[in-house]
Amino acid sequence: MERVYIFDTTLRDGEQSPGVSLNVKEKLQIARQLVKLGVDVIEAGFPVASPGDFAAVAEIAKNVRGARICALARANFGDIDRAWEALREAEAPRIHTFIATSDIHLRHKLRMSREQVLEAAREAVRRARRYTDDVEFSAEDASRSDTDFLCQVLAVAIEAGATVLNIPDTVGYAVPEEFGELIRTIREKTPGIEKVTISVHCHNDLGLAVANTLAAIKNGARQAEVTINGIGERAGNAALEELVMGLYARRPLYGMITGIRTEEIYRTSKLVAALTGMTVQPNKAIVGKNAFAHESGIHQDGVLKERTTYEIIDPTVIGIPKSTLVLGKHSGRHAFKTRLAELGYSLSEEELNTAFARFKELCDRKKTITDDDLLALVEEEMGRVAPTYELHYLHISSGTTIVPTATVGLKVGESLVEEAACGNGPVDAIYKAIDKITGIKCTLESYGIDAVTGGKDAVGSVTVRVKNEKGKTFLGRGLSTDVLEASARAYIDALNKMAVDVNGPRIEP
Ligand SMILES: CC(=O)SCCNC(=O)CCNC(=O)[C@H](O)C(C)(C)COP(=O)(O)OP(=O)(O)OC[C@H]1O[C@@H](n2cnc3c(N)ncnc32)[C@H](O)[C@@H]1OP(=O)(O)O
Ligand SMILES: CC(C)C(=O)C(=O)O
Ligand SMILES: [Mg+2]
Repeated sequence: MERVYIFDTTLRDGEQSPGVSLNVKEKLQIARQLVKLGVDVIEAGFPVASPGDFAAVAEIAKNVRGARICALARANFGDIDRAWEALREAEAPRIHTFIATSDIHLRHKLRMSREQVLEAAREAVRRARRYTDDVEFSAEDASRSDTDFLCQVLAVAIEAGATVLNIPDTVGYAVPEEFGELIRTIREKTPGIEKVTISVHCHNDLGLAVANTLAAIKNGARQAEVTINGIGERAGNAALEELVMGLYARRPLYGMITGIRTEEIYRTSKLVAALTGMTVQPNKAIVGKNAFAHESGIHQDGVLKERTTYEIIDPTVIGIPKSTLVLGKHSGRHAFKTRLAELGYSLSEEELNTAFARFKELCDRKKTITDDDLLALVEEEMGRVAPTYELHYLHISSGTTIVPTATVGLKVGESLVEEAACGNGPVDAIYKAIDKITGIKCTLESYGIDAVTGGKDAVGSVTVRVKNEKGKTFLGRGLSTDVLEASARAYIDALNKMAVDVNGPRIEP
């Protein structure tokens, strides 16, 4: 199989993302991880841009082994000399020089004629070749350039000694068929092209960076310029992980391999997100939090029966331990039961049904159900005796200027019994109303509340100890996103245990 070389420009184009600035230590850390990932080329920076960028390239060139180290330079001697100064200690250095070839750029930005651009390209490549025999030339804005002129510039660069010719879609304007066609035309029309590697560098302004890169590869490109998580100027660059996994998942279609150790992808993505502060959107392909998460019951059931029903890539291949079944309001019993089993709980059919019903109720109130939520919920369910009293409703009126009042409705057997009471606080009022209903004489020994999970929508866990007249203590636990409801449930839980102790278990109808 043929090889596509992976040129990572996270540290150069990736760092051009608005708001991103990496220091030397951070760049070094990312470069080391890129080597572990197996990229072929690391574009470490643009040395003329700042002393910091120069230092980062120099440090990486000096210390990082296992990949080619590349530095960017405009098509002028100052930039190229500075790039070489930074690169000189690299084991395998590459100078990457570029100049725009589109009429828009020539007329408005460079204010140069085509002849001047041809000359600048020739001189820049020659200058770079004085330092190293690995010289990449980029025709900036190639996709909006006149194709004949583009091929002319590329031919000049080859003649001057460029070894890699990069075709950027600088402004993300191309679409796949057209970009693939451009690569084919360049191969047909550029003298000497067979001596060099064709590279592509696609931006994501239309969300087509990876699609364009794949189209280019289909048409003969053998180096792909990419960034981790697709970060980069404006809408970013082609994402390394998407391109590599596209080639991997559709290998028979492309017949290409890369040197990427895919199991390092997820770790690298995490590192880059942490150091750049550019968080990865949850639905981002390959590395997003949801990329291997299944929430809906039908999908979860399918994945549990056979992973490939809903997964085109095994997540372990990219370094994610396994796919996750996210329990939420769309989940079904299969996933619920499986997760509980993983947590060590084996529930009877009846317990499962009740726990599942409560789980669905919780899902309507809470966005994400965590394992802690599940544990708390099931523990409550399993520790439960057939209840004498069940909470039917709870109404509380409380505030800084009114007497806290609670109205509680409890199901006692088949009947609904309601009472209201005032208290020192809302919990006191609830407990007094419950006492009126049950008529049980008892004292509240202790009351504790914990957030079982983090966040504003956390489940509150209330634990109470209640002593009966004979001095026996009963523990009650209640859970809810509403702490007052959790308080009521905990108290009722303790009273139910107390009732069983006195009367024996209630026989369910
Ligand atoms: C598509 C890309 O991603 S290209 C890389 C973009 N990255 C960056 O620009 C980040 C780093 N850049 C910088 O730090 C600065 O822009 C520098 C240090 C490179 C240059 O700074 P300044 O000298 O202040 O110039 P400034 O950025 O304002 O303008 C760019 C100049 O370079 C010229 N230029 C732009 N591209 C090229 C090129 N490839 N070859 C030669 N000259 C070029 C422009 O025509 C302009 O020249 P002018 O001053 O004669 O009008
Ligand atoms: C410097 C070049 C390769 C570039 O980043 C672009 O054209 O997008
Ligand atoms: Mg770019």
